Amino acid sequence: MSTEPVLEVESLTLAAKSKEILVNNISFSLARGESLGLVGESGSGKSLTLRAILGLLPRGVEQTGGAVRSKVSSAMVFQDPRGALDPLCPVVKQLAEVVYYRQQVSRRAARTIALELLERLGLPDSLRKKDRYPSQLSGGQCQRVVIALALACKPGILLCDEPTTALDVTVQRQIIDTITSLQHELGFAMVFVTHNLAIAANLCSRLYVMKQGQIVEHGETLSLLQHPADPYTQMLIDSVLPLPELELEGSRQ
Ligand SMILES: Nc1ncnc2c1ncn2[C@@H]1O[C@H](COP(=O)(O)OP(=O)(O)OP(=O)(O)O)[C@@H](O)[C@H]1O
Repeated sequence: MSTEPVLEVESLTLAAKSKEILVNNISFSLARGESLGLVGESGSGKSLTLRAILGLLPRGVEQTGGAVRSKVSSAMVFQDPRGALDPLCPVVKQLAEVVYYRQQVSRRAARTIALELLERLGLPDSLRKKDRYPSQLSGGQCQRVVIALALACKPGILLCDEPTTALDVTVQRQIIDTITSLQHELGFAMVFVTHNLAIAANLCSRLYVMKQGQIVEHGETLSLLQHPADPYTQMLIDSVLPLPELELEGSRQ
């Protein structure tokens, strides 16, 4: 893997219009093809950091310091897949529109590429028909469409904002596996925001732990989880519920 950074976030500071600091002086860089995890409690500034990278801060928030430098384009997979889709537009048409505008191909080619993308993401034939709307898809299927929308932009960096939080655990696993194999195939780098340390450990080679808008600790994933230096990281690890029966089984051996 090349170590040349595709993204550099340097001393990024974001504030509300009320001047309250929401993200405070954070820095990290991302290498080509690398996966970096942002973890931390609710409200710690993870989503705002992703939005700053995308260049799409919400109303009422502004960048008051630092810089985001990137050599490649970014696309985002949002937490709520249904909310990210237009309920009144057929799924294939939504995707073909993005392909048409972002890849600058003909309408016919855009539709063909859209259908190929949906097939690659494992959407069944029956749901790739032109009269299928988001309401006819399950949550996991909607999230596959949202990932297809992001990939249609041919991003160098995929920004994932808790993309599996709204899904049940078996579907979570399938989506994570899909993202992993697409990353191997297409080579994009990834910033992955999650509350779920198990998902972060599976996907990300480095973790940044955020608390109240600041990075309290960062490091290589396994060593950070095995030897956390900051009590807040330890608290996050301790708050993961163990499976009691499996623990018991383990202690009997
Ligand atoms: N548009 C906004 N205007 C003012 N404050 C905001 C706005 N959006 C977010 N915030 C505040 O910024 C802080 C960080 O929010 P952010 O959404 O980045 O947290 P998060 O770590 O992603 O949380 P979660 O895991 O719950 O999604 C929070 O205190 C939030 O209330």
